[in-house]
Formats: sequence, C-alpha cells, structure tokens
Amino acid sequence: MDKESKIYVAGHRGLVGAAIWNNLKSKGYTNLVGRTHAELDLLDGVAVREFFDSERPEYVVLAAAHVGGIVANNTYRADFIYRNLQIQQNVIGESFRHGVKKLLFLGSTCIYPREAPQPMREDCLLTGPLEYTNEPYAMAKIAGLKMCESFNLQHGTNYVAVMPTNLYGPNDNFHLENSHVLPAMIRKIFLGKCLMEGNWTLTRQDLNRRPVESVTGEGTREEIEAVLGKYGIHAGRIELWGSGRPLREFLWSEDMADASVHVLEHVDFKDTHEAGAKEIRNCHLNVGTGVEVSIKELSELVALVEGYEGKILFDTSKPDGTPRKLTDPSKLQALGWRHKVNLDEGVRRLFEWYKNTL
Ligand SMILES: NC(=O)C1=CN([C@@H]2O[C@H](COP(=O)(O)OP(=O)(O)OC[C@H]3O[C@@H](n4cnc5c(N)ncnc54)[C@H](OP(=O)(O)O)[C@@H]3O)[C@@H](O)[C@H]2O)C=CC1
Ligand SMILES: C[C@H]1O[C@H](OP(=O)(O)OP(=O)(O)OC[C@H]2O[C@@H](n3cnc4c(=O)[nH]c(N)nc43)[C@H](O)[C@@H]2O)[C@@H](O)[C@@H](O)C1=O
Repeated sequence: MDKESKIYVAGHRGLVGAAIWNNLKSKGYTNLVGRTHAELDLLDGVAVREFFDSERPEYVVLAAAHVGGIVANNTYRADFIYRNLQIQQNVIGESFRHGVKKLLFLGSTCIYPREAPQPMREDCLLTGPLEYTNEPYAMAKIAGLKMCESFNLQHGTNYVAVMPTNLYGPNDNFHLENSHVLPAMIRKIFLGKCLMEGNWTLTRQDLNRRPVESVTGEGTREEIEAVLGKYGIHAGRIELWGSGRPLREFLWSEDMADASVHVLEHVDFKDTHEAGAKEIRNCHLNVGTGVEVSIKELSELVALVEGYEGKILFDTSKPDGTPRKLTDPSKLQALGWRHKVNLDEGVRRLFEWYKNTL
C-alpha cells in the first residue's frame, strides 16, 4: 500500500471507522475516501455500484455495519441479519467487480459458539450453536468472513477478515438501551451520580447532548427523573442488566484501528493459513487482549473512575448473553501486533472523552 493509494473506509464516522481513518492519516496516507450514511446508503446496491464506478478505490476497509448491544441485537433481529448481509454483499461484491487489491472485513467474536472452549481460537468457528441473543448478527458476520475466504480461494483475491472482541472508545454510542455495556455503564453511573448530588447543570447538559426518548435538558425535573427512572437511573441507585456474572474482554477502539492498519500493511490472506493445506478454512484473525473481566467488576471500575459511591444493582430480567467470550489473540500476535491500552486506562480515557463532549 503506497501513501497515495486510494483507500475507501466504509463507516468512517463510526467508533472503529473514525479511529481507522485517523490512524491512516497519522501514518501519512493522503488519499482516503469516506461517505456518510446520508451520502451513501450501503443497503442500496445501485448507489454502491455507482460509488465504486466513480471512485475506483484500490483498498477497502469494511467498518460499516448495523451495530448494537445485547438488547438491540435481541430485539431488532431482522435488521441485524438483513442489513449486515446486504451491506457486505454490496461492498464485497463491488470490491470484487472493481479488482480491489485488498479488503479488510470487520466481523466480531460473537461468531463463535456460545459454549466454545476458552480462550477461543479461530478454529472453533462452526463447532457448536451460537448465543441466541445475537445469532442473526453472528450469522451475517460468519457469512461475511466466508465470503472473503471463498473469493480468495476461488479467485485469488486478498480479503482479510478480522474478528474484534467488544470495543469501546471515542465516538462510542451512549444510547441508554441500544448501546454496548461499557458506554451504557459510563453514562448510567454518571447520571446516577449527578442525580445523587443534585447536579442539575450536568444532568441537563447530558440530556441536551443526547436526549432520552424526547426529553432534553429543557424538560422539568419530574420529566427528567421519570425518563431516567425507566432506564434504571435513580439518585444514588442504578440498575444494570443481567446477573453481573458474564465475563467480557474489551479492546480500546484506537488499538483496534492500529490492528486494522497493521493487517492492511503487513498481513495478506496467504499469511493467515498454512500453505498447501488440503482444506483451507478459519483464515480469519481474532483481535483482542486475552484479558477478561466480569460485568460486576467492570461496574466497580467505572464507579471508581467516576467517583460514584451509590448503589449498583443488577436486573436479572435482562439477558446475560454469552457467559464468557475471551479471545485467543495469539495468531495475530504471531503476525506482529498486540494491544497497548489496558482496561483501566481505557475506561479513564473514555470517561474524559464523555465529559468533554457534553
Ligand atoms: N462496537 C463493538 O463493540 C464491536 C464492533 N464490531 C464491528 O466493528 C465494525 C465497526 O463497528 P462500530 O464502529 O462499533 O459501529 P458504529 O455503529 O459506531 O459505526 C458503524 C458505521 O457504519 C455506518 N452505517 C451503518 N449502516 C449503514 C448503511 N446502511 N449505509 C452507510 N453507512 C452505514 C454507520 O453510520 P450511521 O451511524 O450514520 O448509521 C456508522 O458510521 C462493525 O463491523 C462491527 O460489527 C465488532 C465487535 C465489537
Ligand atoms: C460486541 C458484542 O456485543 C453484543 O454482545 P454482548 O457482549 O453481550 O453485549 P453488551 O455489551 O450489550 O453486553 C455485555 C454484558 O453486559 C451486560 N450489561 C449490564 N448492564 C448493561 C447495560 O446497561 N447495557 C448493556 N448493553 N449491557 C449491559 C449485559 O447483560 C451483558 O451480559 C452482541 O450482541 C454483538 O453486538 C457483539 O458482537
């Protein structure tokens, strides 16, 4: 990849896409192409074809997807499978038609069986049933990685699929229902503390920046308390989801971007499997830290970082999801990449980012 190569980053305003864009810029890549969702709907096959016809990217990073946390995945099941399959079909299909030199596909570690041996190696793919809450999303991601693998095997293309663990960082989604656990916890604990201290200035700033239902900071105290209460946020008491016992692994989004650019620069499809094997499969690469934490421990860390001393309860009517989801990141580590930011540091950085964007 030359510094002048034309690189299309699909999803360049998202959590990971924005970090990949910034990482490429910081390394001196000058010819980046991005389109917002409003400018180019990747569900629209005709529009995607016209975009590729006019821009002719040489490299493609597919970081656009329909993404959300456990409840969003479990509720909007059709959206998660249909939209992701369609985006992949359009972007990978046009990349092939236009002879793209290399494509990076972003999947997820939820592709692995619910009861996979831990830590999960790449070759446990398709060895057992998936976790129910995100099965439709996981099926789309498995299709995406198999599409990359199959184009490579049949047509000699160079598409590499990476499977990140749970990610968090600047530009994260802080929606109280549809987001992932870490941004949700940061916000819920922040608001619980604001209510506990009677800090209405910060509460109002938070709701102005990110309205909940239709309530903004202009709402009355009663309206604000009622809407936050629906999401388990009360003065000095917040309710998180599930039992608190599930274990998760978290990777800072800028580390994920660094891994993505490392793969674009240094790892080809041929590096992802043994040469000459009779059956070539499981060529995707895990991206993770190999370190896990329980959701309860995570909530204690977030409370410590935010200086919250109120109660944290767990609402077991909400799903736990997969009990454990720890990656074995050794395959990518052997190809020269490892993470830099640990969870403690990352939570501090994300909370700072959150406060600074209010
Ligand atoms: N966040 C996480 O914890 C994890 C993410 N991943 C994967 O990493 C990748 C990036 O995810 P992440 O950055 O978190 O997600 P985000 O939701 O932050 O970003 C996704 C981007 O894709 C865009 N997009 C979605 N649908 C369309 C569409 N139809 N047309 C055009 N653009 C669209 C979104 O735009 P808009 O918001 O305007 O719709 C957004 O900018 C995804 O493949 C995801 O599956 C994998 C594991 C964990
Ligand atoms: C990245 C990954 O993300 C999704 O899987 P997940 O890891 O289960 O997602 P999550 O971050 O939403 O939850 C992690 C854990 O945390 C608990 N939890 C507590 N309290 C809150 C809470 O307030 N919000 C959320 N979201 N979870 C909470 C929650 O009950 C669960 O036990 C996939 O669907 C799929 O999208 C995917 O690939």
